[in-house]
Amino acid sequence: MSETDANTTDVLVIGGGTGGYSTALRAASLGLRVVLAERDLIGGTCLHRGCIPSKAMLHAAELVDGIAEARERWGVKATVDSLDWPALVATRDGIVERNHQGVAGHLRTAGVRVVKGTARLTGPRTVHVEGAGEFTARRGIVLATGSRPRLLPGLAADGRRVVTSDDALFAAGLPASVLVLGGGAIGVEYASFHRSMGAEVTLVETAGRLLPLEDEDVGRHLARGLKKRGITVRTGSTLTGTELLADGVRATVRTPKGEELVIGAERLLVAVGRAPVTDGLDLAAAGLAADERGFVAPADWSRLETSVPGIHVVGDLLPPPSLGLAHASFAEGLLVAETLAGLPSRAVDYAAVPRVTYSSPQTASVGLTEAEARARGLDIKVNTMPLAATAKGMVHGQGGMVKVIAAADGAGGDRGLPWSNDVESLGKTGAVLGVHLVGPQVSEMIAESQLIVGWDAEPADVAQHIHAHPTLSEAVGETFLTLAGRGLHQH
Ligand SMILES: Cc1cc2nc3c(=O)[nH]c(=O)nc-3n(C[C@H](O)[C@H](O)[C@H](O)COP(=O)(O)OP(=O)(O)OC[C@H]3O[C@@H](n4cnc5c(N)ncnc54)[C@H](O)[C@@H]3O)c2cc1C
Ligand SMILES: NC(=O)c1ccc[n+]([C@@H]2O[C@H](COP(=O)([O-])OP(=O)(O)OC[C@H]3O[C@@H](n4cnc5c(N)ncnc54)[C@H](O)[C@@H]3O)[C@@H](O)[C@H]2O)c1
Repeated sequence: MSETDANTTDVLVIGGGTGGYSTALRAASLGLRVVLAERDLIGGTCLHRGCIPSKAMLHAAELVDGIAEARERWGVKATVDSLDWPALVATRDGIVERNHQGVAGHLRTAGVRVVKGTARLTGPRTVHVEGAGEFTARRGIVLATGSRPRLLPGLAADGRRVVTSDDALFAAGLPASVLVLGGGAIGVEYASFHRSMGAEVTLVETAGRLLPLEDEDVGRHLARGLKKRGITVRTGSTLTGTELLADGVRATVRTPKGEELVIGAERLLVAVGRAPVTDGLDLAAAGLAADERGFVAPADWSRLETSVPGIHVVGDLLPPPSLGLAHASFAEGLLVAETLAGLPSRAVDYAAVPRVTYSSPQTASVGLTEAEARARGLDIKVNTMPLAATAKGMVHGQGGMVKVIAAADGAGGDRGLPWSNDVESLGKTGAVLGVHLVGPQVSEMIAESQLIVGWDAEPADVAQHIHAHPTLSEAVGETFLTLAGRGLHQH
């Protein structure tokens, strides 16, 4: 095969994170020839710096919390002797590496050619990969270059006193005190982790509540749970100054009442969002441009295709309504691969993608928030049930809630998506529009609700299926029973 033939492919994917590798795997399974260019490690943010290492650490944190609960509630005379951070890191990194090898193996088996190097566009069908030369993609190019931590102007991360979520993974040890800036998923998860590991934690969020994109009740219940664990939560507050000290930071924070608080901490963790990565990609060479926030927006969401035919985009590079979540990027990868293979494809229904925060307590949601449903002028009914109202909720003793939003009987439920995929068009009325959970294990409990919302089920459809007793998910079942007019314990 000549050099030119070797470098001609059907699909060229730039970036080997969850968005890029899922596109590559599916495209290869559909018989397409695929080249995947990755400059760092296959698996990207989620596997190496995001979902997996953070959830491994949060699992360790849950074990520590369990020891405290055993002692305080259940008469088990157990204490934590000490924390061996290098041992935790070794277990965490072992899990990451096993997954890394697993993904690399899947790509090999599927016949995807992985090319190591930084890729840049040179035209609408051509890409140059540093060290590997020029490639031509007959069917299409997929941009999957992801995102990186966003920093605040004038506040550089030094990896020791001011850190991002990346640095926090590779720090030499655990701090005794942390000031976490940003009450999104990263801020909340890292605040929760450090508190479990014994640190003094302050969580500062500019918006009026934690997880401001989630339902108001989620933010409220989450803040209550975190405060109960000794985390100082300051919403509606702004960082107004930072002084670097030899062994930490001294920050000034303005509260909603206008007070200026001085907060000292060994570490300031900046978790104010992530920025899309397009530098060096030379979008202009293919006739493309990033939007004002740096995202690459598709011209056609149902194919995730940009204004240049054949150039598609997946993952964190996409603007909202994409979600900046690994599992959303899997769905996008499947969609783009199938589109490139000429299969009929259906737009990702982002409203039906679950959103989970793995803190203690956890949060898990799917579908519209109550405010979003009302803003769309929908006629809705809402039912909320505390987890503590169930026996299993009492056993866990962590509070929490189930909140369900359904279109009122006879009302359609257009979820307001940029394509026609709404409840009305599917002929359903009274459908469930949103489910919001806070409490222990809700990351696992959300799975049934994503099917309920995704399949446009009505409360009565759900109510006929009885949940196991005693379980936490029983609270979900009971909430639907009540909405269907058949409440058992809830009146
Ligand atoms: C701390 C943290 C925790 C998270 N937890 C979760 C979670 O629990 N669940 C969840 O769903 N999501 C979670 N996320 C979000 C999730 O990690 C991202 O949504 C996901 O990784 C996005 O995948 P991607 O493929 O778009 O980009 P990335 O994973 O960022 O991959 C992009 C890849 O492209 C490569 N690249 C960039 N430019 C070039 C170039 N020019 N040439 C070649 N290669 C290039 C990069 O090296 C990188 O490997 C978390 C994120 C963080 C930071
Ligand atoms: N469990 C999960 O699924 C999970 C976990 C971690 C990260 N992620 C994803 O990673 C991405 C990044 O997460 P993130 O939490 O960094 O971003 P985010 O955008 O979700 O949250 C950032 C938060 O910081 C706040 N903020 C902004 N500027 C601030 C300032 N100067 N002071 C105080 N607060 C400020 C914002 O109001 C917002 O609430 C998101 O897409 C998120 O969904 C997901």
